[in-house]
Amino acid sequence: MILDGKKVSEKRLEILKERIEESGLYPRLATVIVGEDPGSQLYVRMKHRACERVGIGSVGIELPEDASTERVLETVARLNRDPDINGILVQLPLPGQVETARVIEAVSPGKDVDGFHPYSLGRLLAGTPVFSPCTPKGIMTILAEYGIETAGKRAVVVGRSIDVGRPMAALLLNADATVTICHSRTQNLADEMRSADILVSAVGKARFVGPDMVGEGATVIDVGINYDENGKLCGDVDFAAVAGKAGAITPVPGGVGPMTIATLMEQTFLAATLRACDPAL
Ligand SMILES: Nc1nc(=O)c2c([nH]1)NC[C@@H]1CN(c3ccc(C(=O)N[C@@H](CCC(=O)O)C(=O)O)cc3)C=[N+]21
Repeated sequence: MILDGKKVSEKRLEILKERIEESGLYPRLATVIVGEDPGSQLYVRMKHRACERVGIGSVGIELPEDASTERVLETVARLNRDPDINGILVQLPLPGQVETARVIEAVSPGKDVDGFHPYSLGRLLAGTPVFSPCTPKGIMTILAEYGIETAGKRAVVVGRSIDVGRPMAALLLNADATVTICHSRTQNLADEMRSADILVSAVGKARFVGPDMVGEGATVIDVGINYDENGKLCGDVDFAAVAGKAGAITPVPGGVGPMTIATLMEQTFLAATLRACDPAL
């Protein structure tokens, strides 16, 4: 079975659009992009387009490639104070001279729709999340939409990043899976991966996951965004070789990516809803 993230995201965006209309709220998202990386610009454009589709206002702020940490911090501080802005997304990665951790920590936790602030991550680990990182949250949504059980299942997450691997493990743990995190220093990686009922690959290497790493009937979630030797977008998973063995699998494109954006929209609406209750946010 192919887990169609594009289809699920479209459905979720339609439902969200109605909920926003009914709420009478006009949520607003600010995006901050530093420099002119074409990939980052594409993703930010996709986010603005999704906003427009569901009735969320969006403001795009573009800073030059050589912007200092202080300049980015000032921009975030201004957006924190702006009562018309509910969500702030600082597009990652930032150029090398910008201290990413300081920027992430500067975002007001009430506007942290990306879920990258240590406050958000701490709440997630404590089992009381408000905003969670959008990619792993979107993956939980796609599992739920297809009725894939997590409770008591063996989940193996490959990758330990702040934006995907670690929060993915926390979300799966909160959903009662038995969770293993693998990374570049893991021994017997293929054995670990083959033992998974749910395998999440966030490695960043094209066709890294072959059939020797996938158990019969496993659910395979491909978070990779790679380009092959022909410049074609592809995931971490060798889809053609693995699809027959997997019980369910996400494609790239059309799998996890669209779910990331749909989740960002849902969390921006959540931020607006929470602020409607507590204007201090
Ligand atoms: N602060 C921050 N928040 C993010 O959420 C964030 C970020 N920084 N930096 C970069 C990553 C990457 N990301 C993607 C979103 C959608 C697709 C997506 O929809 N991809 C399409 C394909 C698009 C294409 O054609 O390239 C798909 O998979 O079907 C991919 C990647 C969000 N990110």
